[in-house]
Amino acid sequence: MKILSAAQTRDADAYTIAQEPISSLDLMERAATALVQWLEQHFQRERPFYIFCGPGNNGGDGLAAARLLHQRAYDVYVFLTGPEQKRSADFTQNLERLPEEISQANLQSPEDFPALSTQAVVLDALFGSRLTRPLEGIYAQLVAHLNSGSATVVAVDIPSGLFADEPTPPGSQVVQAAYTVSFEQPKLAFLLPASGTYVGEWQVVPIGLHPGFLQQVPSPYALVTLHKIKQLLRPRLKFSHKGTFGHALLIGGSYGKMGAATLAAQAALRAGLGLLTVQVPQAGYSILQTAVPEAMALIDAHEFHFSTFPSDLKKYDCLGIGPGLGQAEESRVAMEQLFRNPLPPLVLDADALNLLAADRMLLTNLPADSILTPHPKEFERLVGPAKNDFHRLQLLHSFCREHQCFVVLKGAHTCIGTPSGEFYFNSTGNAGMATGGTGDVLTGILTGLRAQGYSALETCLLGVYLHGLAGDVAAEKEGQISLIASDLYRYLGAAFQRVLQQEK
Ligand SMILES: NC(=O)C1=CN([C@@H]2O[C@H](COP(=O)(O)OP(=O)(O)OC[C@H]3O[C@@H](n4cnc5c(N)ncnc54)[C@H](O)[C@@H]3O)[C@@H](O)[C@H]2O)[C@@H](O)CC1
Ligand SMILES: [K+]
Repeated sequence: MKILSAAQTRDADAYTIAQEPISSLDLMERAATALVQWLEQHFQRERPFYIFCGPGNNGGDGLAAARLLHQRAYDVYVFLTGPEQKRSADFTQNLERLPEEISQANLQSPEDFPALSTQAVVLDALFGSRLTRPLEGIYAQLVAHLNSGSATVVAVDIPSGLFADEPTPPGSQVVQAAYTVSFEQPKLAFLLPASGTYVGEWQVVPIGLHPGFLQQVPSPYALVTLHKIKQLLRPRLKFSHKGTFGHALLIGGSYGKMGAATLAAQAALRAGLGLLTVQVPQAGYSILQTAVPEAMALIDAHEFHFSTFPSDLKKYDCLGIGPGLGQAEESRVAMEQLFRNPLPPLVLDADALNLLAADRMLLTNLPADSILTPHPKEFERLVGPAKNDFHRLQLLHSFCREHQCFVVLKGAHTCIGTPSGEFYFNSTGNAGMATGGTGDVLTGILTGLRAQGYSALETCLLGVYLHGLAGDVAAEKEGQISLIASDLYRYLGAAFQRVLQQEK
């Protein structure tokens, strides 16, 4: 699913109005109807709705929703803000359509703000995606008031005060929503850590924007959905054998961190890999053979960490390196030598990335189409600090282009950066996955998929999505709090099943 800028969203509205055709007012009605359907599914009629409307079309949505909720027997109170001369045409029409029985108040100063009980549902319809500057005056005071109460806040389209596709200046007043109901597409701000915290749980509701427009509009940003993953995943054919599904080599583990290598190994196998060889230091031999009997073992010359690599690297279909590797000087030298050899497709994680960051020569020799999987701190070691989340995306783009690599930047919505400048945000996963070892599992999944012949991009899209989906299935069964990394490979099979069983 493409993610549009605020300007493109405006164009999509205008195109739909002209081409469908539909009046702007009817399109607003469609948006408000979709919003109210969602509200009805989530809130009982005992909960009173306090609807705060700004003067633009976001406020117009709020007014239309007020009327529709009233028709559905909810208690509704409407609060208007902003000067009358700023009111949009559709706002004015919806104000005229508002039934007289609905109580309305004009908010001129903070003394007019209503008290909000815990029972109340606040509908934030102050400003939508076309905010041009931070909120000030009465708007900022009202947002502070809404944020200080204990009512449940639902933002219409986007939390008011948040910029959809550029950094919101620090210190701005922004509505802190529990839920955001967004029209047709999520906004880029929802997917980034700093702005995403205002959005709460978000839900996209379709409002029938013209598919022709959505298909042709160019956007570097996309949300990876189940539909896309279903198209990418290849079925397992009847006459296949283990050689069909590739042979991967994993290099990882050091004294005290052997578990990282075994987690990655289990995950690579569960990703459907044909054959797996794992190289561990001597101290890891029996650990590996006991924990992962399906894997073949290669033993490093060193007792405790990575120092050598096999000479026949070309026979592997993918090399995954990094989980639990350690950062010994000998390991850095071994990485340097490794990079001087012809290599199979690479997946680099954890300490392999830290070694790259410490030795820029290594980075210069990074083979094209490598997959790197840093968390934000590891990424910062590679590229330096980012001023904000949007700047981090620019850094991601430059890094991927310069090194012709794919970067899986891990987070709540993991972002995959590509050499050609696209950004793919993941839509699966949950907070239970913020626990040790889940990154090692991801490295294993990516290594296992890449060795099966998926392209670097396909590997990243599939691997990140399935890793998150396994986490979601695990959370359904075990709860988020008790989720541990090994649950992710235990539920990976169920995640594959969910994708395969999804209707095309
Ligand atoms: N036909 C349409 O265009 C549709 C619009 N929809 C709704 O309309 C919203 C966008 O509506 P608008 O374009 O009217 O935008 P907003 O409702 O976000 O209001 C923006 C207006 O406020 C002004 N403004 C921007 N920042 C301000 C600030 N900090 N302080 C004071 N004024 C400020 C701008 O000059 C602009 O006129 C969407 O988010 C969505 O909720 C939906 O009803 C779907 C259909
Ligand atoms: K809003």
